[in-house]
Amino acid sequence: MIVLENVHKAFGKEVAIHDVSLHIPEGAIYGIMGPSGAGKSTILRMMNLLEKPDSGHVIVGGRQLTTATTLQLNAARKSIGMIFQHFHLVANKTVYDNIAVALSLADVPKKEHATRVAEVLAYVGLEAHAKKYPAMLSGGQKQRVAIARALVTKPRVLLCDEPTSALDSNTTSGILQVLAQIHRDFGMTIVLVSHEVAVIKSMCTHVAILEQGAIYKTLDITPTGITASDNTAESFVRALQEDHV
Ligand SMILES: Nc1ncnc2c1ncn2[C@@H]1O[C@H](COP(=O)(O)OP(=O)(O)OP(=O)(O)O)[C@@H](O)[C@H]1O
Repeated sequence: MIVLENVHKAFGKEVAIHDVSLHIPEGAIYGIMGPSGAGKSTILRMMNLLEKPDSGHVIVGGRQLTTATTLQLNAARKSIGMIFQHFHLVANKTVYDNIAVALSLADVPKKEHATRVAEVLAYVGLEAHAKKYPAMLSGGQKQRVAIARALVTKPRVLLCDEPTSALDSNTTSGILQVLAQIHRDFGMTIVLVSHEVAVIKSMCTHVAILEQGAIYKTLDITPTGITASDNTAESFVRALQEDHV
């Protein structure tokens, strides 16, 4: 479903991603974890080419993104939603307009917007908040709006960059429940970047652990909750394995 082939990325002299290959099966909830600066966000952002690799290939749903024209890339991106740690909502637009922008970008006719926005807002439990501005919402509500915006174009893939890192633990579990529900209802492939072992273990079917821009290890996992004892790649492996031997 999502294939990275020998992707490489440097920022100036610093190599952020070193020859990474990864295969994410259709319908997986695939975790990406590892220490700060390991390259998690960069890898995720390559999956919709927000970050273009210097070399290697990115293939999503059979579409080769790295050699795509701008038109082809825009078409491919309609099937790839993304949410972020800090939500990335537009402050001076209402909740309705924040979501409708995604429909405009995907060339969905305006006459369909009201119904489509109402549907996704109801799905995330915010139907009463369409006319509010982001500043009037809690962190969890903002992330629900961002999820609604990502869902409104009916993507096949949802990329999640630390979606709960700015939230308290109660709100985190609400957002994780929404993501799990999306996975159940739509069979979407979800890629979830997190540095929290508990989040990865409660959500993911597979995990790749990164260290210094390379894949340290990939594991298939069955989620239950434990925590890592320190912030090294090996500690994540231990934490994940301890509970599953
Ligand atoms: N736009 C950029 N310009 C320069 N360097 C960058 C840029 N984006 C990322 N990097 C560097 O690439 C490396 C990987 O960064 P990345 O954000 O992918 O790591 P991460 O694992 O997501 O880290 P964190 O958990 O702290 O968010 C880091 O050394 C970072 O400083």
